[in-house]
Amino acid sequence: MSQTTTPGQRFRSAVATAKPLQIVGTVNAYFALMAERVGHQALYLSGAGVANASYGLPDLGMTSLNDVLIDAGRITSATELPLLVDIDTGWGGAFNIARTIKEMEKVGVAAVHIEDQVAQKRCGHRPNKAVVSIEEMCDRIKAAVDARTDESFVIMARTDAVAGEGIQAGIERAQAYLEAGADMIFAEALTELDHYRQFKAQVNAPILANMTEFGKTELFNKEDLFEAGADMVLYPLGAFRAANAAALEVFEALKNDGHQRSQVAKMQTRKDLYDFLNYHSYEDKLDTLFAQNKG
Ligand SMILES: C[C@](O)(C(=O)O)[C@H](CC(=O)O)C(=O)O
Ligand SMILES: [Mg+2]
Repeated sequence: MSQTTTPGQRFRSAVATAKPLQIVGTVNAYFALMAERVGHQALYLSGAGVANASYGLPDLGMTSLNDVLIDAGRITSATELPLLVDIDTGWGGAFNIARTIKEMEKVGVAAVHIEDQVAQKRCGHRPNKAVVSIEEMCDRIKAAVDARTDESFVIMARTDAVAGEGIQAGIERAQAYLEAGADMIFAEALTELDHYRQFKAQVNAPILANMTEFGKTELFNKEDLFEAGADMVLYPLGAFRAANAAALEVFEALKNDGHQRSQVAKMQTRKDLYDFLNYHSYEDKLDTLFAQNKG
């Protein structure tokens, strides 16, 4: 991949060429390496993932800029793939949002999504979400757009309004968010494929569909989503949820059986781990350095 392009340019060109672009959630740098090796073209750092995996907290707006920045920087250091980061509500007023954007740009993030929930946010697929006014969300977007120094950095506006206000209200919000300067739209927690069609017909920007498991949205396949108008399909926590279930089985087996032998067959082998990490090229380098020292 060309190093002369910016992360934002790589994200925008992936959105334009993949039909649709699958964006896979990677809760850590090693997950990112695996996703890259499989051939994915864009990665996601989930706000819920940071809260749950890195801090053992629920996704209720308890983490903040630096918590997410640390994980984002770890992923961008490990891979060239463009990274979309969940910045929740931006963590404050206009100055806080500006800082968020500048810091995200600095660690090599390609895109962020900022949402219209109140600061005491909830997961987008939980009941009783509350959203701020259109005007307040537009101010958030303007602050974000104004703060970016790289024009290609992507500001995606997420609307959580459909659940409480209905599909048409969500579409009108999306239109206003684009007017305020957003580049792309995250239509959260839609319940029917046809809703994506309605967004696409009335919203002139790339649309993201969130295929999070155990949520309000059916797990549509990417072809149907693309046909319905989704340009991006997000899988925020699938790998995390699967890894969690596997880890739990290991902990239980150790407790119940006193050994892990029943679990080994499904573990990633040391060989595969090293392969994803390029371990041997590092070891070879070390051997060369030592040989030089001796010689
Ligand atoms: C996409 C999301 O914002 C996230 O933080 O990953 C969550 C996902 C989830 O809780 O399943 C959301 O949809 O609110
Ligand atoms: Mg989130």
